[in-house]
Amino acid sequence: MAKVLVTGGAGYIGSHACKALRAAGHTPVTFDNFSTGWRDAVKFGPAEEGDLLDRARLDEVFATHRPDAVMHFAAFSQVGEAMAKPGLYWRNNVMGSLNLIEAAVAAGCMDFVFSSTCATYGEHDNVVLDEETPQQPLNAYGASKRAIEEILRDFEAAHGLRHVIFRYFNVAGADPDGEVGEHHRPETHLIPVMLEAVDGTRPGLTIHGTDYDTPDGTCIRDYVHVCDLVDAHVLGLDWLRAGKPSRVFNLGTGTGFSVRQVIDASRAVTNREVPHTEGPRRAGDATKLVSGSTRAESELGWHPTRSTMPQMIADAWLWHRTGRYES
Ligand SMILES: NC(=O)c1ccc[n+]([C@@H]2O[C@H](COP(=O)([O-])OP(=O)(O)OC[C@H]3O[C@@H](n4cnc5c(N)ncnc54)[C@H](O)[C@@H]3O)[C@@H](O)[C@H]2O)c1
Ligand SMILES: O=c1ccn([C@@H]2O[C@H](COP(=O)(O)OP(=O)(O)O[C@H]3O[C@H](CO)[C@@H](O)[C@H](O)[C@H]3O)[C@@H](O)[C@H]2O)c(=O)[nH]1
Repeated sequence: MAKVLVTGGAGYIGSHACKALRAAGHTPVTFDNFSTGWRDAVKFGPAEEGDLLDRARLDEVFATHRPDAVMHFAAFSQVGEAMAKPGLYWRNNVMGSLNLIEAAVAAGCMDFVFSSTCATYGEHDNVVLDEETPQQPLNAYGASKRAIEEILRDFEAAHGLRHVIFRYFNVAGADPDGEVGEHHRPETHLIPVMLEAVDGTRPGLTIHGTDYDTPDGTCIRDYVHVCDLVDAHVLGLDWLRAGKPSRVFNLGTGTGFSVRQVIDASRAVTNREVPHTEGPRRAGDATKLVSGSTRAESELGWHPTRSTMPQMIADAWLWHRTGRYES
Protein backbone atom coordinates (compact mmCIF):
# COMPACT_ATOMS: atom_id res chain seq x y z
CA MET A 1 0.00 0.00 0.00
CA ALA A 2 1.28 3.47 -0.86
CA LYS A 3 1.57 6.81 0.84
CA VAL A 4 0.44 9.36 -1.74
CA LEU A 5 1.00 13.11 -1.63
CA VAL A 6 -2.25 14.56 -3.01
CA THR A 7 -1.84 18.18 -4.07
CA GLY A 8 -5.21 19.91 -4.17
CA GLY A 9 -6.64 17.27 -1.83
CA ALA A 10 -8.98 19.89 -0.34
CA GLY A 11 -10.54 20.61 -3.73
CA TYR A 12 -13.40 19.00 -5.61
CA ILE A 13 -11.61 16.19 -7.42
CA GLY A 14 -8.69 15.84 -4.98
CA SER A 15 -11.03 15.22 -2.02
CA HIS A 16 -12.81 12.44 -3.93
CA ALA A 17 -9.39 11.00 -4.84
CA CYS A 18 -8.43 10.93 -1.15
CA LYS A 19 -11.58 8.98 -0.39
CA ALA A 20 -10.88 6.47 -3.19
CA LEU A 21 -7.23 6.09 -2.16
CA ARG A 22 -8.22 5.44 1.44
CA ALA A 23 -10.85 2.91 0.32
CA ALA A 24 -8.14 1.10 -1.68
CA GLY A 25 -5.92 0.89 1.42
CA HIS A 26 -3.53 3.73 0.55
CA THR A 27 -2.71 6.76 2.72
CA PRO A 28 -3.48 10.13 1.11
CA VAL A 29 -1.57 13.13 2.46
CA THR A 30 -3.21 16.36 1.29
CA PHE A 31 -1.02 19.32 0.32
CA ASP A 32 -3.12 22.43 -0.24
CA ASN A 33 -3.05 26.19 0.22
CA PHE A 34 -6.86 26.28 0.58
CA SER A 35 -7.13 29.01 -2.07
CA THR A 36 -10.11 27.31 -3.70
CA GLY A 37 -10.26 24.23 -1.45
CA TRP A 38 -11.93 23.54 1.88
CA ARG A 39 -10.59 22.39 5.23
CA ASP A 40 -13.90 20.56 5.73
CA ALA A 41 -13.15 18.48 2.61
CA VAL A 42 -10.05 16.90 4.17
CA LYS A 43 -11.51 13.76 5.76
CA PHE A 44 -9.48 10.77 4.68
CA GLY A 45 -5.91 11.45 5.82
CA PRO A 46 -3.56 14.11 7.14
CA ALA A 47 -3.24 17.57 5.59
CA GLU A 48 -0.24 19.85 5.17
CA GLU A 49 -0.96 23.48 4.44
CA GLY A 50 1.41 24.93 1.87
CA ASP A 51 1.75 26.58 -1.50
CA LEU A 52 3.25 24.97 -4.58
CA LEU A 53 5.11 28.20 -5.19
CA ASP A 54 6.98 27.65 -1.89
CA ARG A 55 9.71 25.14 -2.77
CA ALA A 56 11.15 25.03 0.77
CA ARG A 57 7.74 24.05 2.15
CA LEU A 58 7.42 21.31 -0.46
CA ASP A 59 10.85 19.91 0.48
CA GLU A 60 9.79 19.93 4.13
CA VAL A 61 6.60 17.98 3.39
CA PHE A 62 8.43 15.40 1.25
CA ALA A 63 10.98 14.96 4.09
CA THR A 64 8.26 14.60 6.74
CA HIS A 65 6.01 12.14 4.91
CA ARG A 66 8.37 10.39 2.44
CA PRO A 67 5.51 9.65 0.00
CA ASP A 68 5.79 6.79 -2.50
CA ALA A 69 3.91 8.71 -5.19
CA VAL A 70 2.35 12.08 -6.04
CA MET A 71 -1.13 12.80 -7.36
CA HIS A 72 -1.10 16.37 -8.59
CA PHE A 73 -4.52 18.04 -8.72
CA ALA A 74 -3.68 21.52 -7.39
CA ALA A 75 -4.21 24.18 -10.05
CA PHE A 76 -6.37 27.05 -11.12
CA SER A 77 -8.81 25.67 -13.67
CA GLN A 78 -11.40 28.13 -14.96
CA VAL A 79 -11.32 28.89 -18.66
CA GLY A 80 -12.94 32.34 -18.35
CA GLU A 81 -10.56 33.46 -15.59
CA ALA A 82 -7.58 32.15 -17.56
CA MET A 83 -8.55 34.33 -20.53
CA ALA A 84 -8.68 37.42 -18.31
CA LYS A 85 -5.66 36.65 -16.11
CA PRO A 86 -3.18 34.48 -18.05
CA GLY A 87 -0.29 35.41 -15.73
CA LEU A 88 -2.10 33.88 -12.79
CA TYR A 89 -2.44 30.60 -14.67
CA TRP A 90 1.12 30.42 -15.99
CA ARG A 91 2.52 31.24 -12.54
CA ASN A 92 0.34 29.04 -10.36
CA ASN A 93 0.02 26.07 -12.67
CA VAL A 94 3.37 25.93 -14.46
CA MET A 95 5.74 27.40 -11.87
CA GLY A 96 3.91 25.57 -9.07
CA SER A 97 4.09 22.26 -10.93
CA LEU A 98 7.76 22.74 -11.77
CA ASN A 99 8.52 23.26 -8.06
CA LEU A 100 6.56 20.14 -7.19
CA ILE A 101 8.19 18.02 -9.89
CA GLU A 102 11.68 19.17 -8.84
CA ALA A 103 10.91 18.51 -5.18
CA ALA A 104 9.61 15.01 -6.01
CA VAL A 105 12.74 14.16 -8.00
CA ALA A 106 14.98 15.57 -5.25
CA ALA A 107 13.17 13.37 -2.72
CA GLY A 108 13.43 10.28 -4.96
CA CYS A 109 9.63 10.07 -5.29
CA MET A 110 9.44 8.90 -8.91
CA ASP A 111 5.79 7.93 -9.52
CA PHE A 112 3.68 10.90 -10.56
CA VAL A 113 -0.01 11.09 -11.57
CA PHE A 114 -1.06 14.36 -13.21
CA SER A 115 -4.44 16.04 -13.82
CA SER A 116 -4.41 17.35 -17.36
CA THR A 117 -7.37 18.30 -19.48
CA CYS A 118 -9.03 17.92 -22.84
CA ALA A 119 -8.76 21.72 -22.99
CA THR A 120 -5.19 21.02 -24.21
CA TYR A 121 -6.67 19.74 -27.51
CA GLY A 122 -8.43 22.97 -28.49
CA GLU A 123 -10.67 23.15 -31.55
CA HIS A 124 -10.67 20.26 -34.03
CA ASP A 125 -13.40 19.99 -36.65
CA ASN A 126 -14.90 16.51 -36.91
CA VAL A 127 -11.84 14.88 -35.41
CA VAL A 128 -12.07 12.15 -32.81
CA LEU A 129 -10.08 13.36 -29.79
CA ASP A 130 -7.75 10.58 -28.80
CA GLU A 131 -4.44 10.76 -27.00
CA GLU A 132 -2.54 11.29 -30.27
CA THR A 133 -4.63 14.30 -31.36
CA PRO A 134 -2.40 17.40 -31.67
CA GLN A 135 -2.65 19.69 -28.66
CA GLN A 136 -3.50 23.26 -29.69
CA PRO A 137 -5.16 24.87 -26.65
CA LEU A 138 -7.43 27.89 -27.05
CA ASN A 139 -6.74 29.41 -23.64
CA ALA A 140 -3.97 29.95 -21.08
CA TYR A 141 -5.43 27.27 -18.83
CA GLY A 142 -5.08 24.56 -21.50
CA ALA A 143 -1.71 25.95 -22.52
CA SER A 144 -0.45 25.79 -18.93
CA LYS A 145 -1.50 22.13 -18.68
CA ARG A 146 0.16 21.26 -21.99
CA ALA A 147 3.37 22.89 -20.72
CA ILE A 148 3.30 20.77 -17.56
CA GLU A 149 2.91 17.62 -19.68
CA GLU A 150 6.07 18.67 -21.54
CA ILE A 151 7.93 19.26 -18.27
CA LEU A 152 7.00 15.74 -17.15
CA ARG A 153 8.40 14.25 -20.39
CA ASP A 154 11.67 16.16 -19.99
CA PHE A 155 12.00 15.09 -16.36
CA GLU A 156 11.44 11.47 -17.28
CA ALA A 157 14.16 11.68 -19.94
CA ALA A 158 16.62 13.39 -17.60
CA HIS A 159 15.75 11.96 -14.18
CA GLY A 160 13.52 8.92 -14.68
CA LEU A 161 10.34 10.49 -13.23
CA ARG A 162 7.59 8.06 -14.35
CA HIS A 163 4.16 9.54 -14.88
CA VAL A 164 0.57 8.93 -15.84
CA ILE A 165 -1.15 11.92 -17.43
CA PHE A 166 -4.94 11.94 -17.31
CA ARG A 167 -6.68 14.32 -19.71
CA TYR A 168 -10.08 14.80 -18.15
CA PHE A 169 -13.16 15.79 -20.02
CA ASN A 170 -15.84 17.57 -17.90
CA VAL A 171 -15.98 16.27 -14.38
CA ALA A 172 -19.40 16.21 -12.69
CA GLY A 173 -21.40 14.61 -9.88
CA ALA A 174 -20.42 14.02 -6.28
CA ASP A 175 -19.74 11.28 -3.75
CA PRO A 176 -23.07 9.39 -3.46
CA ASP A 177 -22.46 9.06 0.31
CA GLY A 178 -22.53 12.86 0.51
CA GLU A 179 -19.19 13.09 2.36
CA VAL A 180 -17.56 15.35 -0.24
CA GLY A 181 -18.81 17.25 -3.26
CA GLU A 182 -18.29 20.16 -5.63
CA HIS A 183 -18.11 23.55 -3.94
CA HIS A 184 -16.38 26.25 -5.95
CA ARG A 185 -16.68 29.91 -4.94
CA PRO A 186 -17.62 31.48 -7.25
CA GLU A 187 -19.12 28.51 -9.07
CA THR A 188 -18.76 28.58 -12.86
CA HIS A 189 -19.29 24.95 -13.87
CA LEU A 190 -22.44 24.19 -15.80
CA ILE A 191 -24.13 21.55 -13.63
CA PRO A 192 -23.72 23.19 -10.18
CA VAL A 193 -24.61 26.60 -11.65
CA MET A 194 -27.72 25.04 -13.17
CA LEU A 195 -28.70 23.47 -9.82
CA GLU A 196 -28.26 26.84 -8.08
CA ALA A 197 -30.63 28.29 -10.67
CA VAL A 198 -33.10 25.44 -10.05
CA ASP A 199 -33.30 26.06 -6.29
CA GLY A 200 -33.23 29.85 -6.61
CA THR A 201 -29.77 30.37 -5.04
CA ARG A 202 -29.02 32.35 -8.20
CA PRO A 203 -31.52 34.08 -10.46
CA GLY A 204 -30.86 31.87 -13.45
CA LEU A 205 -28.42 30.12 -15.75
CA THR A 206 -26.99 32.01 -18.72
CA ILE A 207 -26.27 29.82 -21.73
CA HIS A 208 -22.89 30.99 -23.02
CA GLY A 209 -23.52 31.09 -26.74
CA THR A 210 -26.28 29.66 -28.90
CA ASP A 211 -24.67 30.19 -32.31
CA TYR A 212 -22.12 27.36 -32.28
CA ASP A 213 -21.98 24.94 -35.18
CA THR A 214 -23.80 22.17 -33.27
CA PRO A 215 -27.32 20.75 -33.76
CA ASP A 216 -28.89 23.08 -31.15
CA GLY A 217 -26.29 25.88 -31.30
CA THR A 218 -24.82 25.27 -27.82
CA CYS A 219 -21.42 23.81 -26.88
CA ILE A 220 -21.00 20.08 -26.53
CA ARG A 221 -19.01 18.44 -23.72
CA ASP A 222 -18.28 14.91 -22.52
CA TYR A 223 -19.19 14.59 -18.82
CA VAL A 224 -17.57 12.02 -16.53
CA HIS A 225 -18.56 11.24 -12.92
CA VAL A 226 -15.97 12.33 -10.36
CA CYS A 227 -16.10 8.91 -8.63
CA ASP A 228 -15.35 7.09 -11.89
CA LEU A 229 -12.61 9.61 -12.63
CA VAL A 230 -10.82 9.08 -9.30
CA ASP A 231 -11.13 5.29 -9.66
CA ALA A 232 -9.00 5.68 -12.79
CA HIS A 233 -6.39 7.49 -10.68
CA VAL A 234 -6.13 4.56 -8.28
CA LEU A 235 -5.62 2.32 -11.34
CA GLY A 236 -3.02 4.80 -12.63
CA LEU A 237 -1.15 4.55 -9.35
CA ASP A 238 -1.22 0.74 -9.57
CA TRP A 239 0.05 1.01 -13.16
CA LEU A 240 3.10 3.00 -12.09
CA ARG A 241 3.77 0.87 -9.02
CA ALA A 242 3.70 -2.22 -11.26
CA GLY A 243 6.59 -0.65 -13.20
CA LYS A 244 4.61 0.05 -16.36
CA PRO A 245 5.72 2.87 -18.67
CA SER A 246 4.61 6.50 -18.56
CA ARG A 247 1.33 6.87 -20.40
CA VAL A 248 -1.37 9.40 -21.32
CA PHE A 249 -5.06 8.51 -20.90
CA ASN A 250 -8.17 10.46 -21.84
CA LEU A 251 -10.89 10.20 -19.19
CA GLY A 252 -14.29 10.72 -20.79
CA THR A 253 -17.23 8.58 -21.80
CA GLY A 254 -17.27 9.27 -25.54
CA THR A 255 -20.79 10.74 -25.36
CA GLY A 256 -21.35 14.44 -25.90
CA PHE A 257 -24.10 16.57 -24.34
CA SER A 258 -24.97 20.09 -25.46
CA VAL A 259 -25.75 22.72 -22.82
CA ARG A 260 -29.44 22.46 -23.78
CA GLN A 261 -29.35 18.66 -23.41
CA VAL A 262 -27.90 19.01 -19.91
CA ILE A 263 -30.73 21.41 -19.02
CA ASP A 264 -33.30 18.95 -20.39
CA ALA A 265 -31.76 16.07 -18.41
CA SER A 266 -31.92 18.14 -15.24
CA ARG A 267 -35.69 18.62 -15.53
CA ALA A 268 -36.13 14.84 -15.48
CA VAL A 269 -34.05 14.47 -12.30
CA THR A 270 -35.24 17.45 -10.24
CA ASN A 271 -38.80 17.77 -11.60
CA ARG A 272 -38.20 21.50 -11.79
CA GLU A 273 -37.58 23.98 -14.56
CA VAL A 274 -34.15 25.57 -15.03
CA PRO A 275 -34.62 29.35 -15.25
CA HIS A 276 -32.25 30.39 -18.01
CA THR A 277 -31.41 33.09 -20.53
CA GLU A 278 -29.32 33.03 -23.68
CA GLY A 279 -26.12 35.06 -23.63
CA PRO A 280 -23.04 35.60 -25.79
CA ARG A 281 -20.20 33.12 -26.19
CA ARG A 282 -17.68 32.83 -23.35
CA ALA A 283 -14.15 33.58 -24.56
CA GLY A 284 -11.91 30.53 -24.77
CA ASP A 285 -14.67 27.92 -25.15
CA ALA A 286 -14.23 25.18 -27.77
CA THR A 287 -17.33 24.14 -29.73
CA LYS A 288 -17.12 20.44 -28.97
CA LEU A 289 -14.89 18.35 -26.68
CA VAL A 290 -15.72 14.63 -26.69
CA SER A 291 -13.30 11.79 -26.07
CA GLY A 292 -12.74 9.35 -28.88
CA SER A 293 -10.51 6.99 -26.94
CA THR A 294 -11.06 3.76 -25.01
CA ARG A 295 -7.42 3.43 -23.97
CA ALA A 296 -8.20 3.81 -20.26
CA GLU A 297 -10.70 0.96 -20.49
CA SER A 298 -8.52 -1.38 -22.56
CA GLU A 299 -5.16 -0.74 -20.88
CA LEU A 300 -5.97 0.33 -17.32
CA GLY A 301 -9.10 -1.80 -16.96
CA TRP A 302 -11.18 1.30 -16.12
CA HIS A 303 -14.93 0.68 -15.98
CA PRO A 304 -17.02 3.81 -15.35
CA THR A 305 -20.25 2.92 -13.55
CA ARG A 306 -21.87 6.24 -12.60
CA SER A 307 -21.16 8.43 -15.64
CA THR A 308 -24.68 8.63 -17.08
CA MET A 309 -26.09 12.16 -17.25
CA PRO A 310 -29.10 11.43 -14.95
CA GLN A 311 -26.83 9.80 -12.35
CA MET A 312 -24.31 12.67 -12.41
CA ILE A 313 -27.07 15.25 -12.01
CA ALA A 314 -28.79 13.19 -9.28
CA ASP A 315 -25.55 12.87 -7.27
CA ALA A 316 -24.78 16.58 -7.74
CA TRP A 317 -28.36 17.43 -6.71
CA LEU A 318 -28.07 15.32 -3.53
CA TRP A 319 -24.85 17.11 -2.58
CA HIS A 320 -26.35 20.45 -3.51
CA ARG A 321 -29.27 19.93 -1.12
CA THR A 322 -27.50 18.17 1.77
CA GLY A 323 -23.78 18.92 1.70
CA ARG A 324 -21.93 22.16 2.27
CA TYR A 325 -18.52 23.15 3.54
CA GLU A 326 -18.34 25.96 6.07
CA SER A 327 -14.59 26.60 5.83
N1 LIG B 1 -13.39 20.12 -12.75
C1 LIG B 1 -13.16 19.71 -14.00
O1 LIG B 1 -14.11 19.51 -14.78
C2 LIG B 1 -11.76 19.46 -14.48
C3 LIG B 1 -11.58 19.04 -15.80
C4 LIG B 1 -10.29 18.83 -16.28
C5 LIG B 1 -9.20 18.97 -15.45
N2 LIG B 1 -9.38 19.38 -14.16
C6 LIG B 1 -8.20 19.51 -13.30
O2 LIG B 1 -8.40 18.79 -12.09
C7 LIG B 1 -7.71 19.42 -11.03
C8 LIG B 1 -8.64 19.62 -9.85
O3 LIG B 1 -9.75 20.43 -10.25
P1 LIG B 1 -10.93 20.77 -9.24
O4 LIG B 1 -12.16 20.98 -10.05
O5 LIG B 1 -10.93 19.78 -8.13
O6 LIG B 1 -10.46 22.18 -8.70
P2 LIG B 1 -10.54 22.80 -7.22
O7 LIG B 1 -10.34 24.27 -7.39
O8 LIG B 1 -11.74 22.33 -6.50
O9 LIG B 1 -9.27 22.16 -6.51
C9 LIG B 1 -7.96 22.65 -6.68
C10 LIG B 1 -7.26 22.58 -5.34
O10 LIG B 1 -5.90 23.01 -5.50
C11 LIG B 1 -5.56 23.93 -4.47
N3 LIG B 1 -4.49 24.81 -5.00
C12 LIG B 1 -4.56 25.61 -6.09
N4 LIG B 1 -3.38 26.24 -6.26
C13 LIG B 1 -2.55 25.80 -5.28
C14 LIG B 1 -1.20 26.08 -4.91
N5 LIG B 1 -0.46 26.96 -5.61
N6 LIG B 1 -0.66 25.45 -3.86
C15 LIG B 1 -1.40 24.56 -3.14
N7 LIG B 1 -2.68 24.26 -3.41
C16 LIG B 1 -3.25 24.88 -4.47
C17 LIG B 1 -6.86 24.66 -4.16
O11 LIG B 1 -6.89 25.24 -2.88
C18 LIG B 1 -7.89 23.51 -4.29
O12 LIG B 1 -8.06 22.81 -3.08
C19 LIG B 1 -7.13 20.70 -11.60
O13 LIG B 1 -5.77 20.47 -11.92
C20 LIG B 1 -7.94 20.93 -12.86
O14 LIG B 1 -7.21 21.63 -13.83
C21 LIG B 1 -10.63 19.63 -13.66
O1 LIG C 1 -23.13 29.23 -16.57
C1 LIG C 1 -22.72 28.52 -17.48
C2 LIG C 1 -21.60 27.67 -17.31
C3 LIG C 1 -21.17 26.93 -18.40
N1 LIG C 1 -21.81 27.00 -19.60
C4 LIG C 1 -21.33 26.20 -20.74
O2 LIG C 1 -21.30 24.85 -20.34
C5 LIG C 1 -20.18 24.18 -20.93
C6 LIG C 1 -19.33 23.58 -19.83
O3 LIG C 1 -18.73 24.64 -19.10
P1 LIG C 1 -17.99 24.45 -17.71
O4 LIG C 1 -18.80 23.59 -16.81
O5 LIG C 1 -17.58 25.80 -17.22
O6 LIG C 1 -16.73 23.58 -18.11
P2 LIG C 1 -15.57 23.88 -19.18
O7 LIG C 1 -15.37 25.31 -19.45
O8 LIG C 1 -15.84 22.98 -20.36
O9 LIG C 1 -14.28 23.43 -18.38
C7 LIG C 1 -14.26 22.31 -17.50
O10 LIG C 1 -13.91 21.21 -18.23
C8 LIG C 1 -12.62 21.29 -18.81
C9 LIG C 1 -12.46 20.09 -19.65
O11 LIG C 1 -13.36 20.22 -20.75
C10 LIG C 1 -11.62 21.41 -17.67
O12 LIG C 1 -10.33 21.43 -18.16
C11 LIG C 1 -11.88 22.63 -16.85
O13 LIG C 1 -11.01 22.66 -15.74
C12 LIG C 1 -13.29 22.58 -16.36
O14 LIG C 1 -13.60 23.81 -15.71
C13 LIG C 1 -19.44 25.24 -21.75
O15 LIG C 1 -19.88 25.18 -23.06
C14 LIG C 1 -19.92 26.57 -21.15
O16 LIG C 1 -19.89 27.63 -22.05
C15 LIG C 1 -22.91 27.82 -19.78
O17 LIG C 1 -23.48 27.89 -20.85
N2 LIG C 1 -23.32 28.57 -18.70
